[in-house]
Amino acid sequence: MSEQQAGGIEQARKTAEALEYLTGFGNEHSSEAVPGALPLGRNSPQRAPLGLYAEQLSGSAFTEPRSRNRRSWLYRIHPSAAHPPFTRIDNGGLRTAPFTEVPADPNRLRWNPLPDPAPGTDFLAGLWTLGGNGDAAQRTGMAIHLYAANSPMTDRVFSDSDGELLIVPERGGLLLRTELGLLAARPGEVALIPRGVRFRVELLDSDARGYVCENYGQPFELPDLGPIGANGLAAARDFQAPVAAYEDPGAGGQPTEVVNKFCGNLWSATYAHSPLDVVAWHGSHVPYVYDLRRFNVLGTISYDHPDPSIFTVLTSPSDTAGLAGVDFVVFAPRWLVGEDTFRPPYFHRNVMSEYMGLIEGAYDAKAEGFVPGGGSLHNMMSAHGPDRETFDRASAAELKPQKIDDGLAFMFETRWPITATAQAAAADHLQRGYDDVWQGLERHFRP
Ligand SMILES: O=C(O)Cc1cc(O)ccc1O
Ligand SMILES: [Fe+2]
Repeated sequence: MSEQQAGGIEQARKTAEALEYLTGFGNEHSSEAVPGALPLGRNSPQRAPLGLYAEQLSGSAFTEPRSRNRRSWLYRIHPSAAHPPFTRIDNGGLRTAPFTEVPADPNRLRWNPLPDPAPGTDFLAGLWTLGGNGDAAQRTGMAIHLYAANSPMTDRVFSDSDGELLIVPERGGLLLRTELGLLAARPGEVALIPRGVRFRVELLDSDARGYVCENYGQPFELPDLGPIGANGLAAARDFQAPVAAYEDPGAGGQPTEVVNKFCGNLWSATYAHSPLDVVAWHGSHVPYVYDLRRFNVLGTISYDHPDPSIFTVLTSPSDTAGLAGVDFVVFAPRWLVGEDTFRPPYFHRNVMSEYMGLIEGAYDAKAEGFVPGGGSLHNMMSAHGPDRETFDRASAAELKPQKIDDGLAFMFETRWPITATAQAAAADHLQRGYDDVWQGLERHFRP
């Protein structure tokens, strides 16, 4: 690592440690980096305070129900509209739905972590699409990306018109400089960048690796709690939004490349100034971070293994009640106390499709082979569950209370089958022979 890079990491860490946040999920937040920058009593005064430009950023149609309506008002030094034409650039490892490069595969698939990136790879260049479903232009479905980076984004920002980005760091922390302010996300935390919000990623460690769910559909929301009651799972107050922070290198500006993902392709335009120049904002279309260790894990205190929907952190509803476009589910440390119960995940065939990743440690359905940074895909109706070793062990285990605290796994579960990209289907890091983990499950039938 060069001295310059080490200095950058040091600086980013200091910035991350000093960050302040606003708290709450789905709130109508407001923040100003300079006192008086936020207009009071109206959104669009004839002249916005301090000579700023007012701009509305919509995350929902103007007319969507109030409970789903999202928009933020940004008060910025330059209007976003002041830019030259966007032109196509190479998509790198990014792919977008509809995924048609290879046929959807009913087989169970599992990948090792991405290979290390070439020196100088930033977050955007390090994105690599595994697969997904739906159609970005129809705003349905989702994509699964992995990233591996070893350099900060400099002089460029990214925004995704196709969907919101749920970033799940597995290795190395990220400093996310967004239009609405700064967020830090380290392994064990997740960050969400709403559709269209511009951001730059800096690194808090020498390299960074993780997962991204690109959600083309309805923005993620907290799941209803039903009979669970008023509390439990992820608490709204544990979601943290940034406070306003702006870049202003002064007159002359700092030319910044804006890379926009639009209907599957990357487009670039160089702005004469930093687009992270929002001095004040208010609204509900906001980025946030959430610490998965705050998740209030519920489970059985009698018998049987509850369905993993009880571990839902965020859900993106579809047009059918109860049928998520995508759920984000976390398998966090918890006690297992079920009596006369096979405690690990059961054998099952699910109409939903499951992509799982591992942030740290191990997962209780797999003895080995499912490693941090890797991932498994159990598509619609594919038969899966505990591997042989786990089955044998859990069937014989003494059922005393047991704390599972050696891992943090997650799942993107979606109502539509997941089709891999050609690069994922042919990747060297695709594990050939994954089926073998279910070989040797012996016949125990004794009529
Ligand atoms: O397949 C998996 O490991 C995910 C999963 C976990 C669980 O506890 C029950 C069902 C399920 O699909
Ligand atoms: Fe499953």
